[in-house]
Formats: sequence, structure tokens, C-alpha cells
Amino acid sequence: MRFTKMHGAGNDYVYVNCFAEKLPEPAPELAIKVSDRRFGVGGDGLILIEPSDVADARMRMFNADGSEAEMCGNGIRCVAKFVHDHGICQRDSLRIETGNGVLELKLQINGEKAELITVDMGIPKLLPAEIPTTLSDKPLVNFPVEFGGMELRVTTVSMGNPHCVVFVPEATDALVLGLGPQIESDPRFPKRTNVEFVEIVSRTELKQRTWERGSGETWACGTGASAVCVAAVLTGQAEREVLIHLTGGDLRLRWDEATEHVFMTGGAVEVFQGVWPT
Ligand SMILES: N[C@H](CCC[C@H](N)C(=O)O)C(=O)O
Repeated sequence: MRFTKMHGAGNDYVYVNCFAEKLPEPAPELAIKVSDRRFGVGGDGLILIEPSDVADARMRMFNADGSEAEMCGNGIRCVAKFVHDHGICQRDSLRIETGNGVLELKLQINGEKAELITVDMGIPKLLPAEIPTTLSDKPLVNFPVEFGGMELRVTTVSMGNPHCVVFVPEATDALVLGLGPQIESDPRFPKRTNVEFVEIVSRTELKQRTWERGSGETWACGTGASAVCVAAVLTGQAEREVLIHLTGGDLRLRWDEATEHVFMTGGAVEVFQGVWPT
């Protein structure tokens, strides 16, 4: 089975073009194997690029633990780049079917290749039942919660997948690696959750570290950055357009006031192609 290794801001996945390839085994099991950084290809998960009845292509995303997620922001930019650059659909605006509906993307083409891509991430969902979380019956904005003996203030946002955003003076390893897994699997998040630890640099600049549901710490998270932009505005700490510095690169986010849609702009890189034994 041929695969392509790609990343968005260092959030790296193994991509399979299912217009042309068949999986040798069910996606969850394959995701665990290919994601292994010692015994596999290495990545934060597996992303399938499939034909769609309602869009130019369909994206299905599986975390490194084999669980399937509703949406992947860095992933969808790479899917759009692959679909354009490999001739599946060579328009500079594409529609990709996801677990969070059909999303629209605009590609900036340099030469023959897509480089910067803007995604309309849709409208964030804030009701506890939409996250989902049982922590409260009202939207959580700087909501005090005790995790592992520490009181944190959390803001929860869904971009199709769940995010728990925590603003901190410094996103230390102790917080990310210590509290990340505890919050990810806290029973008050019935579908688990992604966790973002965020430092405010200014009203237009943030720093984010991410503990992802099903993948551990990743070097970037696009749905997470979208949730962080929304949370920073809701808590009165940022303007509606922010630059977010993630470990693997930068993303530009804008939460449009008129439409309530979140727009994310970032890069997408094809690193190499390979063949997985079948
Ligand atoms: N890295 C992805 C998010 C993956 C989310 C996944 N970990 C989940 O279970 O929701 C992104 O760029 O949006």
C-alpha cells in the first residue's frame, strides 16, 4: 500500500490515497501500526483521502491509538494540498467532507504546488452537550475545575471535536505531560477531550502546547488552535484575529464576528512517499 507522509506545522500524519489504494487491514489497527515512531512509519495518526458523494474528497482521521476523530485542522490542509498537487482536483478552492460536515478551503498555489491554505472551520459549538462535557449545564468560560489536586480555569469549545482550553502563565512539561492525560481521560468528558495549554503573549499573539485525545503531545493542532482563538476572545484576552505559535510552527486564526465562522491559515508539507507492506 503506497502512503504519503505530510505535516501541517509539525502535526504529522500518514496519508493514504484511497482513490487508488486499498487498506490491508481495518483503519484503527493500521493507524496504531503506522503511527509507531519506532516500529512503523511514525506519525500522530493515519488520514484517509477518500472519494465523496458530496464534496471533492472525504477525509477520515484516526489518532495514534486507533480512535477516529470528527475533524483534523492540520490534516485537512494536507488533504487539500494532496488532492490539488496529485491531480485529483486541481481547483484552488476545494470542498472536503469531514465528520464535522463539508468544509471549504482556499489554496494559495506557488508554481504547481499548494503552499498556504485557508480553511473555513465552521462555527464553534459551546454548549456543554455539544462538547460533550458534564462539568456544567452552561457554556464553560474560565470555569473553575479541580484536576489532580490543582484548580484550573477551563474554557471548552467543540470544532466538531472536543477541546478543553487552559490559560496558564507558562505551559510547562509538568502541566502538559502531567495534567494533559488526566484531563484527556477525565470521565466528565464522556468522549475524552483534546487539551490546549495557552500562554497569552499579547492581544494578537498566543503560544499553544497541545495534549491530543488519542495521540499525546503533538507539535500542533489546528482544531485546537481554532478552539484557542475562540476561548481567548470569549475570556476577553485577545482580538478576533490572532497569530498562534505552536511547537512545530505558526497558524493564523480569525473568528469572524458577522458569520461566527473560524478561519485558519497555515502551511501543508509533503515530506516523502513510501510503500507499506501488505
Ligand atoms: N491534530 C488535529 C486534531 C486531532 C484531534 C484528535 N486528536 C481528536 O481526537 O479530536 C488538528 O490539527 O486539528
